[in-house]
Amino acid sequence: MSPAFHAARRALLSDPLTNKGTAFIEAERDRFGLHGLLPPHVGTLESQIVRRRRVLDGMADDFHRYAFLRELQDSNEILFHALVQADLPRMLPLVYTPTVGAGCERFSEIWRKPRGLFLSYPNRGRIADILADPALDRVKVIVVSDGERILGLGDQGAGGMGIPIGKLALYTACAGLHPAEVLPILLDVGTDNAALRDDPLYVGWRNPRIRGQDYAAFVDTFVEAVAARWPNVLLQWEDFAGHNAYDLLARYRDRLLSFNDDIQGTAATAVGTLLSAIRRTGASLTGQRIVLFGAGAAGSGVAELLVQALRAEGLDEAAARARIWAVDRDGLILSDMPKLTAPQALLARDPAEVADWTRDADGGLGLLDTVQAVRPTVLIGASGQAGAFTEAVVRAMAAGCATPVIFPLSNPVSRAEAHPADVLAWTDGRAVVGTGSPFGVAGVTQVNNVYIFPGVGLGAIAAGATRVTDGMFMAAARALGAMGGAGDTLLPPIDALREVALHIAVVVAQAAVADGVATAPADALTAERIAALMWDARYD
Ligand SMILES: O=C([O-])CC(=O)C(=O)O
Ligand SMILES: [Mg+2]
Repeated sequence: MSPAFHAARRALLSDPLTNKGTAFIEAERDRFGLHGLLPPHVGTLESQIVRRRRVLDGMADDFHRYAFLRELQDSNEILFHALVQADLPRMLPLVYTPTVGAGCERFSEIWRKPRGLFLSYPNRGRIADILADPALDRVKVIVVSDGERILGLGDQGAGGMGIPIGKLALYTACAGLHPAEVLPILLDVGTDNAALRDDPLYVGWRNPRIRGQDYAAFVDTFVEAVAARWPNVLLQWEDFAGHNAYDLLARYRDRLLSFNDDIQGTAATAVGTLLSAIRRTGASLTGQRIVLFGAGAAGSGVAELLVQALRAEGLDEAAARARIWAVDRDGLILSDMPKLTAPQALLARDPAEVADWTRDADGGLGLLDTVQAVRPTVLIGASGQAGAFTEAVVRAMAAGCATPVIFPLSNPVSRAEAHPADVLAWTDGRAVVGTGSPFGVAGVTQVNNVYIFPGVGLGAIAAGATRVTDGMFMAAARALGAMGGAGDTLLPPIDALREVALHIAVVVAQAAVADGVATAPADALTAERIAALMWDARYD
């Protein structure tokens, strides 16, 4: 064997996209010279899954399972995806929410091998060079974060990379994107989390966050480099803090194929699930009184899609907005409050409306006051405030309506506005409950944007869409709501996520055609043709 041949056989085993471990068959071992490097047993993908499951079963906690699975992904990507795809209900909570939260908080502890790209502020002059890597020629979907609002966990700096990695694992598991077609990116502009900066193990750039003009210029450089390298790529913004989330979406959504998952994906999921709930109870959407707790990216996104859905039912804009009361840090959002963000200003209520409401001790109108005065039928939490749906709030709501719809959507489990079992207990089982994270409580629906983003991404790509329109998200929300769930749940089960993504991809692609942003021929947008694009984790 020549030195080059030796190097090539080792490269085959160390590249996670070509490594098959013990599943290299004899003929491959002969051809690639793998004898001696592998143990003599020839396994199969199935037997490898059994072996890995046994290790997972023996581990002490989910964080270690997460770390084990990340190492597997970096050593044998086909096996990783086959393992995930074969048992989504068990694997999703390990590679994604809620365990990915700990994966981000402890990212520096478990960083081992390169995956995706860290674009740090000091490297801002090298972005185009970094993207030029030929290994990235096939990229179709990028998920990017700057780590500032990781789930409800706040600023995780470079550790936020766990989120793009996790989201893209689901693009493969649910939407069938090949692992070489997805690229996680972390824009490392520093962190304002002082504990991280002081941690000697922290792997990110130890600097306070770059803000203002410098931040905007950095992101501009990034987006221009992406658009030049992959003109048709789908760029998904994830877990940016509220103000940046809105500004970046507004700035780039008309320049390339791009959406913000926390604003638009969460909105479509919440609205779709609400439509499913309403269909079940026979109520009308226009008859709902909706209190939204948390008016950041996710909360305002939900509000705006609700307004669209209400308008589609015949309400004018003012009447649609009148169905929604938004409560944030400073209480019910009123139009005379100082420093409202643009999305909050759209949700502000007239102070005259609350003149005779009962106020709490400090004179503000908190969530409980608002619930008592409004008597909502729907309560949605997107605040990151653990336990904000207190017993008093939930009981006040249940006193005012027969079937309260209560969605504590904040992630991970530690940031949920309420535990779903408590909500059921405080409402004598009358509530229809949906949570962002999985809790394993019977009858509770997991209302997570994993029901939407893989299908939206697949549909946009299949359609050759040039933009992601509001119509595509509304179509996704309606399709999700129409699917319904089994038993008491409002959405299809997690093990149906691949079918969900395909179904949503078809309606999203059709909406792209209807909105004039598709470039693919319409006959390429059937379920059969789109299903044929989906990759299955198997060895060649
Ligand atoms: O990641 C999740 O589970 C849902 C989401 O986008 C978020 O909470 O930011
Ligand atoms: Mg998110």
